[in-house]
Amino acid sequence: MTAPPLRIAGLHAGYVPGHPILRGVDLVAEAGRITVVLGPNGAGKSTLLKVVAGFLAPLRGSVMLGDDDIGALPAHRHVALGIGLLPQGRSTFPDLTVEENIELGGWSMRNDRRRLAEAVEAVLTRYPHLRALRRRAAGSLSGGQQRAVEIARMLVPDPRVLLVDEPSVGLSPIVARQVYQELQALRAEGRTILLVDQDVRAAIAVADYVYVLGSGRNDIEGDRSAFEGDLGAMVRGWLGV
Ligand SMILES: Nc1ncnc2c1ncn2[C@@H]1O[C@H](COP(=O)(O)OP(=O)(O)OP(=O)(O)O)[C@@H](O)[C@H]1O
Repeated sequence: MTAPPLRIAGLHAGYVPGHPILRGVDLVAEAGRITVVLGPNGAGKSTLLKVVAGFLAPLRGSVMLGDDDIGALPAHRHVALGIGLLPQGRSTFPDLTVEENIELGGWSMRNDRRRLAEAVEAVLTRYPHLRALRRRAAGSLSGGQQRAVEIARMLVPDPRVLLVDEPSVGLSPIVARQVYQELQALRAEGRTILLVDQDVRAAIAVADYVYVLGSGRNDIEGDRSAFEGDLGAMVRGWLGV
């Protein structure tokens, strides 16, 4: 799998006219790499992912996936271009079964039932423990199992670019470790991973490159080795973690 680089330049975005949350973000995320975005609460990390996922249009600046300017495209076109989002917080539908939840990830293939069934089957083959749970209501599963369902749902259209928003919140340390291991496995397949995280230590441990946002702008950046030393301690100090 080769994904074209995601390049963000001079990005401004926000929710209320005259009050931009992102005020000039520059970032590059490449295939086969985990690019991490850190920053204090409210810095605009989730807002950045919403723009790349197509849920929020940029006010200024560009979002390029290879040669495609995706900034102005609606969310379903982002899915078609191979962009998947793992949103922050619990997002399973508790009354639907595991299989029905996973199928929702193939919404873009809903008119081709055979292709959708094959894509769901491929995901269940990847995660055999979910196959065993396929008829269970998602709401009856543990937090870690539900996170696995959410990851499986994201993978149904086989996205090349994964936008991952605080994947370990609310999980036990053991399950959180499994989630980061899965992100590393997805990286090894050549996917582009843009990871927003509050767990600074865990995110730096899997990062290839780290950006820190402050007040909607780039602050500092560097590769993992830079953040494993003094810089990492400094950032943890700023963020109070
Ligand atoms: N739908 C919305 N409408 C209006 N303001 C919003 C909306 N979503 C987020 N905001 C505001 O935008 C700012 C940035 O929020 P965002 O969620 O992007 O920050 P974050 O860096 O991801 O922080 P956190 O780690 O707390 O999730 C915050 O001040 C937040 O209140």
